[in-house]
Amino acid sequence: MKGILLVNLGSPDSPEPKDVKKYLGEFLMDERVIDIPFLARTALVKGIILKTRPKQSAAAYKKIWWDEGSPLIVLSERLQNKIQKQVEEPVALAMRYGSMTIKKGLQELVDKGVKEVLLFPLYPQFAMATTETILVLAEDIRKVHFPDLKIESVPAFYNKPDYIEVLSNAIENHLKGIDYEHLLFSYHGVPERHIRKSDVTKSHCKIDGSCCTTASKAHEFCYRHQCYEVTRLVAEKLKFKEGTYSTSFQSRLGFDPWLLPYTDRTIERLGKQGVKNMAIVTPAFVSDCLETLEEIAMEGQEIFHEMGGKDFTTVPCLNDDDEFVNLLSKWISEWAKATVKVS
Ligand SMILES: C=CC1=C(C)c2cc3[nH]c(cc4nc(cc5[nH]c(cc1n2)c(C)c5CCC(=O)O)C(CCC(=O)O)=C4C)c(C)c3C=C
Ligand SMILES: [Fe+2]
Ligand SMILES: [Fe+2]
Repeated sequence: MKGILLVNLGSPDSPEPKDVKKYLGEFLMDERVIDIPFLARTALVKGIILKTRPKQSAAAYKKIWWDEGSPLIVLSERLQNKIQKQVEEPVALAMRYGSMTIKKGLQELVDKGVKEVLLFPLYPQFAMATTETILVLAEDIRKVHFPDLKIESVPAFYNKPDYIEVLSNAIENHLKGIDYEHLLFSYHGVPERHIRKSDVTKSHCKIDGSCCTTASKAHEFCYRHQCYEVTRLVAEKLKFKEGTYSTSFQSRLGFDPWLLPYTDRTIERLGKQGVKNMAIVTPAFVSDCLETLEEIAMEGQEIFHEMGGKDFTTVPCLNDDDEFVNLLSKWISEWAKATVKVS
């Protein structure tokens, strides 16, 4: 029997500093998130970041926490439940960090008699800190705990025409009747070093003005290219005029150079330039979460208002949007019907 494991990032068990600290400790000690040698990472994470960040992050989580729990988890569960209604195979949900582990998710499927799993990272773009870390951990767990299980994974779907159509429709529907001068596509940032590390050609990604628009094998794993491509394809589909939209990167942490331009600076600049009404969409996130509900919808809006801006509209993530559910269910059903091809 076949089964599906959807995997998202994860959240702390509660917005209390002790749970946030535990969650951040696991997240930031991942060598694909803070990619420096173990001893240096331990000193940075345990000796510096975990001394102050949990309190700060807990305060932010408290502002967005729902009665049912973390928005990211609740929205991922709604997505799972809606997909389960459309596909015959069992659909489980796991998180890369936190209590809903990948091991538990695989165990749940195995207990139902599943022998072949479709591992579905809920990220439209590939990144070492998201997709890759899920694939590597799932394989490690498989080898140790489920050696007979077959696992195949869904690659980044950033440029699939049907995904671009669903995303474009969601943006268009949400912004219908709203007067905005500029639409900002804000993606989660990563350190520039991550882009170079994921470059399979070892020479293409220069993070300059041209590498991401020059065809290359590197793009299969280039987060920056994939983000710019989503913006380009949506803009093409919705016939946006040049200059009315742009791309930026949010949520930087630490002192390394991260992908530019930064979202907060871009919002600031738009406000200073006299833009009064702006909208923002966050296509690196499938589910609304701390980074969209607090950093963008609250902090971003505050920056815009401070710079003289007026209306700040945030487009929700795809979450459990019906068209998105139909699309993921279609992909899953196609995989389930296909003859066995396992990685
Ligand atoms: C070195 C640090 C980080 C990298 C690299 C990184 C990449 C990355 N993250 C997401 C998605 C999410 N990140 C979220 C929260 C979050 N991210 C970092 C750090 C890095 N992320 C931190 C420290 C936090 C915690 C919150 C905070 O203290 O600011 C979330 C939200 C989780 C939630 O519970 O709501 C998401 C989602 C992507 C897509 C990505 C690389 C492409
Ligand atoms: Fe993050
Ligand atoms: Fe590039």
